[in-house]
Amino acid sequence: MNQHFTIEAPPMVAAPTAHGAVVEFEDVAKTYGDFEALRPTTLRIEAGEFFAIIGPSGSGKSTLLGITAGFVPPSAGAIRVAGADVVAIPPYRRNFGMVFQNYALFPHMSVAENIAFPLRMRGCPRAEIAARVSRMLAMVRLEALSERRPSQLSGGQQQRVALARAAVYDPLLLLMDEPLGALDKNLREEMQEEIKKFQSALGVTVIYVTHDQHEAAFMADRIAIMRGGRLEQVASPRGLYERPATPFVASFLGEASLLPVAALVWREGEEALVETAGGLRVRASAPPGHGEGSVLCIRPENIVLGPEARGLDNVFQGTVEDVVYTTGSVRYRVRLEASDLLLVVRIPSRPDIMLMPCGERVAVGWGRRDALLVAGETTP
Ligand SMILES: Nc1ncnc2c1ncn2[C@@H]1O[C@H](COP(=O)(O)OP(=O)(O)OP(=O)(O)O)[C@@H](O)[C@H]1O
Repeated sequence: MNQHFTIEAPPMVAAPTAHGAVVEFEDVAKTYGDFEALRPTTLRIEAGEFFAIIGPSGSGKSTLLGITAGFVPPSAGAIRVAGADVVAIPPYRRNFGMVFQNYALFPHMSVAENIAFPLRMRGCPRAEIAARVSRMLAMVRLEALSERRPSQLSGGQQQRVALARAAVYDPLLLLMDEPLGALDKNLREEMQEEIKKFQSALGVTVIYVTHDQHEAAFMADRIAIMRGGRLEQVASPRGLYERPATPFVASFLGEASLLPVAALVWREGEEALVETAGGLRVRASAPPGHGEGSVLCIRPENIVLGPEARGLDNVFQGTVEDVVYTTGSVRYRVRLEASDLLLVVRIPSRPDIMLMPCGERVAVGWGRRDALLVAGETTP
């Protein structure tokens, strides 16, 4: 069955100077025997867009990227980059920049020679090579290290060379597969900012595969969440977080309490009263078509504990079941007395707040706009 998706417009329209390509996938699929690694997929990525692909292991992220790069021949469908069908074009002639986790720099060449390599292969005149290489060295802040060999660089510096080499010939499209996967957390965060700045300075279209949902949310204009060879949802980071299309999306991006809905008591426009599996009556926000068979999704930071909960649309009594301090916030699990349902609650931590101990009885509340009905089952 073909899968078509309504794609919302990217929140930040690419700068008018963007020279990145529009990338269009039309019913692109990949099968290995009977196994569908990528189900028929239709998707449009805008010029200059930073587009991230996330999803569990084996969901088809690398397959989609490999098909775009030309390493994996699709079983069906068309891919157009800047309007031209690229399926029959071999990878080295597609002219896409590529950055992967293992930097694959040439060990016997200097930084400058590594960056110059794609230009030499294209027969670019010497003066132009020199000009482009020094521009790239400046962009990735490696001017002082241009004569070093890759083995004399840190992981982050090597990755910056890989980035410069991938972009030096002004490709229309940059493909990145876990480019920061080998770096430690602090360096990864620094590089995320650098790659983002680099991409917006060049205006190039980027397709970026990562395991890291925070990385995707930080960097991307839009994110595709893949699951079982399909695009489960494509939206802006905020759209995915605040309007997840399925319980899978809700739990994959961030944390959520997901309460199965047993009955729709009433609805009026986008407002509803529902009864959950444990018999809890909850005022909720209900997009059209959502009711019984849906799941109630509540984000942990939208739940209020203690006296401040009173007066909200939904107020219940619960018992603290566990408390964990994480950097900047306290995460509680609270069991609701009326229904036996468990909620995850996150409260910003301040030096003066008292942590509630396990076993403490507490009021729990949230507004109706903070309880969203999401279509589908809770099973991941
Ligand atoms: N050459 C192949 N032959 C058979 N099956 C394959 C082949 N290549 C990939 N697959 C299968 O296709 C599915 C998708 O693989 P893919 O590498 O795209 O997943 P992924 O989302 O990138 O996973 P990861 O996050 O682990 O890299 C997997 O189940 C994988 O086992």
